[in-house]
Amino acid sequence: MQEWLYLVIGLAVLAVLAVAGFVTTRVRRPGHAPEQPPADVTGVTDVITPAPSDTVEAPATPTTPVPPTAEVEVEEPAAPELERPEKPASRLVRLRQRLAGSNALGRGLLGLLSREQLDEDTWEAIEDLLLGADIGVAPTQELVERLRTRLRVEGGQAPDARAVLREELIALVDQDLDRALRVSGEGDAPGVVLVVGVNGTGKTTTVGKLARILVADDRTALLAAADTFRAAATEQLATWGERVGVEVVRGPEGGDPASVAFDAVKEGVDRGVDTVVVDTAGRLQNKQGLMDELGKVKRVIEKQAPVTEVLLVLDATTGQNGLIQAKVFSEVVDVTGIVLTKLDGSAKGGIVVAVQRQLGVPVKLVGLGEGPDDLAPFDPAAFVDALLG
Ligand SMILES: Nc1nc2c(ncn2[C@@H]2O[C@H](COP(=O)(O)OP(=O)(O)OP(=O)(O)O)[C@@H](O)[C@H]2O)c(=O)[nH]1
Repeated sequence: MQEWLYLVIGLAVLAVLAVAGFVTTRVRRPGHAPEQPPADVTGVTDVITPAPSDTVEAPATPTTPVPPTAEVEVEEPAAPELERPEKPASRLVRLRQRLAGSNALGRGLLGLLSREQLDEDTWEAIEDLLLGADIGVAPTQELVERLRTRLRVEGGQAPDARAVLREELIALVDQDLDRALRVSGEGDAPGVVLVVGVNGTGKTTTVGKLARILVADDRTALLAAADTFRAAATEQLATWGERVGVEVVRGPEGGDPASVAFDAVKEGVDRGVDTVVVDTAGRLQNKQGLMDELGKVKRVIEKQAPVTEVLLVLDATTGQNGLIQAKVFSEVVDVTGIVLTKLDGSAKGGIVVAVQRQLGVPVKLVGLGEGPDDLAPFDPAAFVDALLG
């Protein structure tokens, strides 16, 4: 009996072990990935997924010599491409439409002069139009007188009012004035252009644009940031210069403008550049202060080379007011030419006539926008044609 009991227990244990083995096998089979080999199995893990550091490390003994690639990969940053400014000759024609504001003057005059009866009311209206365009009292009276005479005398033969007006306006703006910019010096000396004027009129911008005109004319130039009063002016000038490859000589902020001007002109002489353009501070102090500062700048420059051109920058939109301020400058320095800026924003093109009359100096350049090449040599005929549309 006891033997039977041992036999039954033994069979039961065997049966339990067999069932356990079967169940274990069934549970592992479906979808289970095969177990990874243990980590310590050498040569497997490294080959399949090399450690990131392995890719960076250079092989101890390269089979082929690696050429030095540094020069190819670390290239010098390319020098910024220099701009090619527009030649000055074509500018005024391109900018014609910018005079649209002043154009109203031309159209208004033509409208009045084309009336069948040129009575007193009409002449008065013509006078008002001219005065409103800032031509000034004396030039207005002169022009009306000339028009009256010519249109009356030639009246019987149906004169071409437009042609007469064109001729008389050109005569008023004065075609005989010498408007050439003196940008060349005598002998080996550079031309020196001193740019003066009330602050905010566009001096720094004009110096930058002038640099472009010089470059467009294949001249070498150097700029002097002698507006040490306004720190941003130096940066502004440097940006203008960089665009066309013209260097700027600068001094410490608040430093002596005369010393910057001196250094720049000396540098210009040493390097043999064609033209040095000097930007100056525009604050309008009393006449004595202005005279002292600008006088010193000019005197100091002339220890190196004569100043060949003094350009007075005038904002056309300030009209007669601006003229009064500008007059102070012309009394302090010997102004040789006027730059009339912001003529694009003004309906008062007549200011050209007033400025020349009152200051006795020709308008040599006109600013007709904020674009880099929106500064044009002034030409009376092209200007009048733009006014008459
Ligand atoms: N529309 C127009 N804007 C102009 C012209 N010329 C200059 N400007 C603008 O006038 C502003 C003043 O110009 P700046 O060159 O800084 O004047 P600035 O006389 O040097 O001023 P300060 O350094 O303070 O003496 C700028 O915003 C110029 O872009 C122009 O012909 N037309």
